[in-house]
Amino acid sequence: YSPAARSVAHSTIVDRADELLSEYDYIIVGGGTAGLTVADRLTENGKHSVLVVERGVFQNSSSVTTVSGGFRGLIDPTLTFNISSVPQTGLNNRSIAVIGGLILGGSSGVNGMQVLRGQREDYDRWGSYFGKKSEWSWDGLLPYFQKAWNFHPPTPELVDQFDIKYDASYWGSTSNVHASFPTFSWPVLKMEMAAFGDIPGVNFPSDSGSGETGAYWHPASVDPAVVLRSFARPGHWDGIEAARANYHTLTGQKVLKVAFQGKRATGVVFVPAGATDQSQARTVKAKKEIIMAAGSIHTPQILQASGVGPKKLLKEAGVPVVVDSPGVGSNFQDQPFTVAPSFNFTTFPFQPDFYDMLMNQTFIAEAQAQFEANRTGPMSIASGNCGSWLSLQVIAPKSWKDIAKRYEAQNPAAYLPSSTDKSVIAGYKAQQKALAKSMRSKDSASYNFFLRGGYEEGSVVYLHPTSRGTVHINPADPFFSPPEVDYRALSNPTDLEVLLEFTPFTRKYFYETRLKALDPVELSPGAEVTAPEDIAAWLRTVMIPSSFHPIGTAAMMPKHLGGVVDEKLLVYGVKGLSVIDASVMPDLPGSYTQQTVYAVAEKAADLIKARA
Ligand SMILES: Cc1cc2nc3c(=O)[nH]c(=O)nc-3n(C[C@H](O)[C@H](O)[C@H](O)COP(=O)(O)OP(=O)(O)OC[C@H]3O[C@@H](n4cnc5c(N)ncnc54)[C@H](O)[C@@H]3O)c2cc1C
Repeated sequence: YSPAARSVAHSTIVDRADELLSEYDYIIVGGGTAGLTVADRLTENGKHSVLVVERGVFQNSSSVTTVSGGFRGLIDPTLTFNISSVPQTGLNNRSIAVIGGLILGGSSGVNGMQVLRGQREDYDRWGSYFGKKSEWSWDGLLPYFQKAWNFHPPTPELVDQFDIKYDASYWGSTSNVHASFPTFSWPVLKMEMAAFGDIPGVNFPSDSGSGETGAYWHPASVDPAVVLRSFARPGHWDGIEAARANYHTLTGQKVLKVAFQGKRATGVVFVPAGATDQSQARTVKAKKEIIMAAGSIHTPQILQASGVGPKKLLKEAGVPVVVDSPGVGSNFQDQPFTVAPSFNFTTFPFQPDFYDMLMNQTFIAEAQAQFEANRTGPMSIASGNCGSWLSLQVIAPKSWKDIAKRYEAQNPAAYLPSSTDKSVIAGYKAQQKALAKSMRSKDSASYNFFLRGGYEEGSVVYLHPTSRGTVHINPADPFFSPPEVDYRALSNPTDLEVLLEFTPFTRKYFYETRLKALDPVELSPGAEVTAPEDIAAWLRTVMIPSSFHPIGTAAMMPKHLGGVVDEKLLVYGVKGLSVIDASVMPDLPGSYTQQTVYAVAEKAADLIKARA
């Protein structure tokens, strides 16, 4: 066995911009998760020429490929962009690191590799904004989840040891993007998972992909043949781009804007990634469509810098307005993290555990030797494979009704920025109605506890925040200054109401289930912190408003609801321009985002081909 035996041929990367064709059928802005998926699908029949322009470069270092622990990319600053958010008034004025992948393969090359999809209701909700006939629904997306992911079941030993349930019918077997399980897991996880079942209302669905709430095991984006990260580049580009004469990739080049003739997008203007002015700017043309896939932080920046965005902002920045599109860069959402207490088990009869992999040098050496010998063992674990995705009803049995009622009764404009356009407010009103319904549903997850398998635990994610942020060009320098990212964390008071339920619920999980036998002791904020105002004060100090799952900044919603793209993912008000990345999600799925990004991209490719 040799991982190097797998070809990562990249000979047709166009190294110099002057080797480009003067025109392509399609130009894809951003060679990330969605961009490379769509580029693969658009070039496979040989009929269309495609250029991908990616700001990062081809990167195949072990920081990208290593599975063990997940998140290796975060320790290598050359693989990511790292922008400081606007100071967050709801979080004691802290600025937050906004991080995403900046390599060929995008965030799929640096993420935590957890593979999860949302609940059925999430995808039905997206369609509901367009009415009953929308193709955007759980049923409409399921075939694309199946197309996007090649599922490999856990080993029988793992299934037996941990009571893992799975149902391969929710998955496919043809994609080059793989979802698989480690060959080993931490013994305490069996008890921690069973403990969720001690809480009234928690189910164990038949599969992580069944679109239900509950506690379950899920795969990671790991190619089991080599036990390396499986991501958009090996899945949709390695050996594919090089073999197709109609497929070009330009790396290390940053797209500044989309070029227009009237209202028609005709090309893109780009510069070398490190440029600080436009002296080296070049334009390449597209006959059919410019496809935006620069991610939820940069897609709105590029659209605004091109003249597609809120008129007032564009004028302030001196950008000529092509179309006044108030929704571009509004509706920004991510999933807050560090939102519940953490605990230490003081009786811990399990060995080994997650912390051995971090701190026990003998254990690490053995794990390394085992992995080198046959690619098995603890080093086949990415950042985690199980946890719970629970509804507000389960978390807050006494108050969920009142929380939903108060949220639904809000004036939709009350907690949005004062400059928000009326169409965006109307869109938020529609979301408010739909999200209040989700708050009342047993089948929609609000709370996620992801387990690591150690003597300390406490990783909780808030899946459906109600606050909405913004991503705007810097009016002083739209092209070369990073976008201004404002999470507006906790700006909607419902978020704090929901989060105040997370602490008592998490305490219940540790103290009122079988986990009590492990003598848990609360580490942070500490068992003595019980008054809501004290918990709120603690949240404002520790909460991170992001789990690296930004979405919503070019939302697929009707135009009168502040939408940026229609159901075909075409940008309103112009011709020949679409968006296919995470920014089109109108609101968050009750899960992490990568699985959905790939499925949406597969659907996008079909939509684009259908209008070719
Ligand atoms: C650290 C981290 C951990 C995560 N962990 C998980 C996880 O465990 N599970 C999960 O489901 N999800 C996870 N996610 C989220 C998931 O990876 C993303 O939602 C998904 O990959 C986003 O895909 P995308 O296509 O929208 O954007 P990306 O994949 O980020 O692609 C955007 C691409 O555009 C390029 N680009 C940007 N600006 C320009 C420009 N001006 N010109 C040209 N190119 C440009 C970027 O370099 C990038 O390659 C994580 C994300 C991160 C960053």
